[in-house]
This record gives sequence, C-alpha cells and structure tokens, in this order.
Amino acid sequence: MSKEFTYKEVVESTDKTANLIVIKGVVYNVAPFLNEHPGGEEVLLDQRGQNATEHFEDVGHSTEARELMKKYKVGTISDPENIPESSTGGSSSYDGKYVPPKSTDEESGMPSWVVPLVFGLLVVLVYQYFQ
Ligand code: HEM
Repeated sequence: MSKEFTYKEVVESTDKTANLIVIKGVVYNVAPFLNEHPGGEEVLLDQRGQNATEHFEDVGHSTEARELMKKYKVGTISDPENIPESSTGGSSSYDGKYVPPKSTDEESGMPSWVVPLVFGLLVVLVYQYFQ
C-alpha cells in the first residue's frame, strides 16, 4: 500500500488519524506508534508534516528502530527536490533547541572576546589621550 505523496501534501495533511513524517524521502504515518515510541510522542508530534531526516539521524537510531519503521511506511515523496532540509537553516518551525551546523566552523579564527577587548583598549587610549 505504497503511495506517492508530494511534499506539499505531507505538509498540508490535516487528517487527525495520520501523523505523517518524512525520513529520507519516505513517508511514514507514525500515528499508531506515538504511544510506543521510546523517544516519546512529543518529538514525533513536533515533526508532524515535516522532513525529520536529520533529527532521526541525530538520535542515532538502532537497526531495530530502522526495521521497525518499515511497518509505518505509507509511501514515498514524488518530488524530493521540494523537500527542505530537515528544519534547519533558521526555520521557525522548530523550537530552537537545534543549533545550525553553520556556526561550528565559521568565525573560528576570531574568538568572541576579541571585539570587546579591542574596543576596551581603544577606550583606554582615547581616555589617556585626553588626560
Ligand atoms: C518511524 C519513525 C521512528 C521509529 C520507528 C523510531 C523508533 C525508535 C526506537 C526503537 C527507539 C529506541 C532506541 C533505538 O532503538 O534506537 C527510539 C528512540 C528515540 N527516538 Fe525514535 N523513532 C522514529 C522517529 C523518530 C524521530 C523523527 C525522532 C526525532 C525527531 C526520534 C527521536 C527519538 C529519540 C529522542 C529517542 C530516544 C533516544 C534515547 O533516549 O536514547 N525518533 N526511536
């Protein structure tokens, strides 16, 4: 009973009996699994109608979990090019716990205390100049 969904269909799914999430281009209905999920129903509800690939991978789900999820597969995404990256990149739909990977490498050359230090020195110099 595999069906083709457009990503938009998943996002707009309002059926109360369905809780569709997308992981690696596959659509899962986790509604019957909410109470059984060892990670809690909250995270699954949070990901409702979204691409949960990165969050799913971040958790490092076991092979058992990956076997189990096949049971909840309801279809695939017919337009994978329309799938946004797993609620990263400043999406407001996530509650802010996630730190975008961008900030790790960037600006590593200049620690955050450099700017206030330079500013402080400048103030001291200007102060001395006027003495
Ligand atoms: C059909 C989809 C999913 C299935 C079948 C599934 C299944 C499982 C299973 C069996 C575990 C127990 C640990 C393990 O065996 O790895 C688990 C833990 C967990 N899952 Fe999922 N999961 C699914 C989707 C998700 C998604 C989308 C998220 C996050 C957005 C998530 C977050 C978690 C968390 C936070 C834990 C707890 C890890 C811990 O406490 O060590 N899961 N899941």
